[in-house]
Amino acid sequence: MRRAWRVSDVRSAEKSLMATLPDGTLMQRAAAGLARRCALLLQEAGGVYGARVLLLVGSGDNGGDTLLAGAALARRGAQVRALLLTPERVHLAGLTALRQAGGFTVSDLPGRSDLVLDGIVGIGASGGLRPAAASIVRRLEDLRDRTGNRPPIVAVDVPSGVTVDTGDVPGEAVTADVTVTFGCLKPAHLIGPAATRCGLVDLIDIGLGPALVTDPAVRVAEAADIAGWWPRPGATSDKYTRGVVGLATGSAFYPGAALLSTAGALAGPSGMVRYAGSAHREVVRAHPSVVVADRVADAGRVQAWVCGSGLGTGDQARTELRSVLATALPVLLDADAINLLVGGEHATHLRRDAPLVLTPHDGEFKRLAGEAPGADRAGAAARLAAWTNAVVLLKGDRTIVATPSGEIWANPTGSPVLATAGSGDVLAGLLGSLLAAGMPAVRAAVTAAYVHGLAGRRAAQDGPVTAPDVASALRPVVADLLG
Ligand SMILES: NC(=O)C1=CN([C@@H]2O[C@H](COP(=O)(O)OP(=O)(O)OC[C@H]3O[C@@H](n4cnc5c(N)ncnc54)[C@H](O)[C@@H]3O)[C@@H](O)[C@H]2O)[C@@H](O)CC1
Repeated sequence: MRRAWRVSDVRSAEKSLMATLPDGTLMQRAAAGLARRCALLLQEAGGVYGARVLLLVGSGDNGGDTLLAGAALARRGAQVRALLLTPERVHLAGLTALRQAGGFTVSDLPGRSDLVLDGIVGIGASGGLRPAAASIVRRLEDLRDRTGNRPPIVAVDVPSGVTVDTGDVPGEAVTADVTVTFGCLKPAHLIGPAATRCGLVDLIDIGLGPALVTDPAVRVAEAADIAGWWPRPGATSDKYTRGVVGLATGSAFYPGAALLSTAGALAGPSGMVRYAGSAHREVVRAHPSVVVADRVADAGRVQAWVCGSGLGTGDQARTELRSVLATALPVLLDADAINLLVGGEHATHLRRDAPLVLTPHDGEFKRLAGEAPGADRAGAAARLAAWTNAVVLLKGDRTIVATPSGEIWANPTGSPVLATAGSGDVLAGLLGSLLAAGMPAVRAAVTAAYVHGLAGRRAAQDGPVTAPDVASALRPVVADLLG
């Protein structure tokens, strides 16, 4: 699992660690790691000796790290030039070290560089980039050669211009090839549009770990976590003990949603899928193992309900929603079921003891929360989770899963190909199967988003992706993960 901490927590950890160390130790460690990573990049491109390295240097310690790393590269024979954004305010020890190593300052972007280090701002940035910094970042494009290639850009700690705690990119920002960060990951490395600005993220250990005593702000599951959490049948398992998932999805108008949520559920770990709704004939024809009924009240026993995808918002849909919310079972509400919550008619049912999962896209989120997720998607998802007492899975390029207590997970496997009709129905079915198999709601949501994302990527290998392609790719993805 990867974890990221907020700036305030990083600052506290740094402070407590610095109290035990000689002045400047952390910066020396950071700069040494940064220089090592840059040297590797230069070696891949022909060598450190003689390479032209450009440092973009802001006024804080982020600029200091950059100057010290530049000094180390200059000592190895690189031609290091520093463009100081505020020459009147610069990290003096860093600048002295650079000059002593043979580096020098320049007053404008040079015509050619082999590597650029972005040390304009790090975790001390506030607001969007100031005009001088924004203008330099815009002009980084000028470094492209005739063939359109530009030198690799290494962001120091975070790409300048991103909002570190939310992953928002409010204006001009650096798009890095590699981001070398120190001590721990920060939210911008994992969430929001900032995450895609980071390129490869390389974490340098500066000894901060033991001092990070707060809960992480963002967590990201890895393949080993998913494989470890995925429920597997044992020798004594039967179809009931593996969990039965019930689907109250689809309608005469949207039979496809019923088929797609069923296909998603069948790829999950539960032992049986029950479908309840008006598309029951289509479902059993396409998926003979599914046990069908035409309404929730007649469906038989299940261990979790999925309700909403393609359900419509008429009287029948309201009855079905009321029925599933009245159970003492885990319930996932998607699409139309979320729309039916708007207006508060079902609000009293949300205060339930059994787990509740909501899977809105931005439009559904806005209708339910009263405002769009905005720039701080993780914060917005956490607020909705606290308000509804539900695990909220907010769909997006980096899908967010938030719990009522404020725990945030970001999904790393997202893919734009998942933005296709019916893809959410597949996700809902899969997530419902994980709930029915007994997984805690937050893990079920994180696992479903992860596997669904991989399935989208796998399906994309064969051309344009439709929701049935995503559903078909789920099983091979699960097989790969469980190895
Ligand atoms: N504190 C520590 O112990 C360590 C800090 N390290 C480095 O120090 C950095 C943090 O240093 P600082 O706290 O000095 O902060 P930064 O260097 O990130 O930025 C603060 C400076 O940038 C200017 N600034 C703020 N917002 C701006 C904006 N929107 N546009 C342009 N300029 C802006 C401010 O005037 C201030 O001088 C980290 O990101 C990391 O690179 C590392 O050396 C590791 C250890």
